[in-house]
Amino acid sequence: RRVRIDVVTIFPGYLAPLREALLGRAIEAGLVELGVHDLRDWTHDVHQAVDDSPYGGGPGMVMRPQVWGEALDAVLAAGPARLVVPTPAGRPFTQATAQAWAGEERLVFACGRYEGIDQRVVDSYAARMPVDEVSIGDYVLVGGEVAVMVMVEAVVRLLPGVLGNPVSAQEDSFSDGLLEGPAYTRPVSWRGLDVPEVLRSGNHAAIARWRRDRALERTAARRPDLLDALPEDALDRADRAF
Ligand SMILES: N#Cc1c(-c2ccc3ccn(Cc4ccc(CN5CCCC5)cc4)c3c2)n[nH]c1N
Repeated sequence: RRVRIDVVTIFPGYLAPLREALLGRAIEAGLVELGVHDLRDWTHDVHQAVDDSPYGGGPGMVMRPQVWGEALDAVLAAGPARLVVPTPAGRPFTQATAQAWAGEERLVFACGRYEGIDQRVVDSYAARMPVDEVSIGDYVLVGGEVAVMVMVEAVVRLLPGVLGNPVSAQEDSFSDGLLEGPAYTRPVSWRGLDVPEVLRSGNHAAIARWRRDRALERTAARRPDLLDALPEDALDRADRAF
């Protein structure tokens, strides 16, 4: 299956890293088509203005609807898509969101800057296609480009053929509801620190038990919210020690 991803931004160069490494190979393999478009290509004034002062006052500038309308009409002319608009005020982007979008044929990302995009852009497209206003986390960025990089990576890694070891896409730390535990490789001793004995014991039941214990311990310490969200039957008696 192939996915067509289009990104509209005033900083197209910001998205260049998407063509590196894993994603670059997915594009070369034809699993992903990526189009990055400069919003200013759809301005008509000599200053290429994309922003203006906010109605009702307030800090900063807001991105004008007309330019976005012409840009998105042009990009969306290629066929139906899901429109994704990163914003600090968006619904949380999660692994479940990435899984859902990995099944889409086309994703179009609108990268805002300044204080965001005139709301009528989202409202006008929401009338005729799925539009998701999403946030990648509870911290404030300067624009949507970094968020798009995060979301594109999270989605593309789920596409069949992109990852060398597809099993890990299912075994993401968020798939059994716990954070993954510590990982080790050679040498067995490094700067006076040794690999836990059990991992070299060959006792696969003990190894599985140890790994689950470490995952529970870490989740309880760092993400107690994930523990609370576990379904009732997810923790057995041995688990409850944490
Ligand atoms: N995803 C995601 C995001 C973003 C994000 C995404 C897209 C854009 C477009 C512009 N900005 C900058 C900005 C910054 C602050 C505000 C809030 N206002 C400031 C004064 C009154 C409220 C509005 C916009 C963006 C930020 N930030 N954090 C995330 N998780």
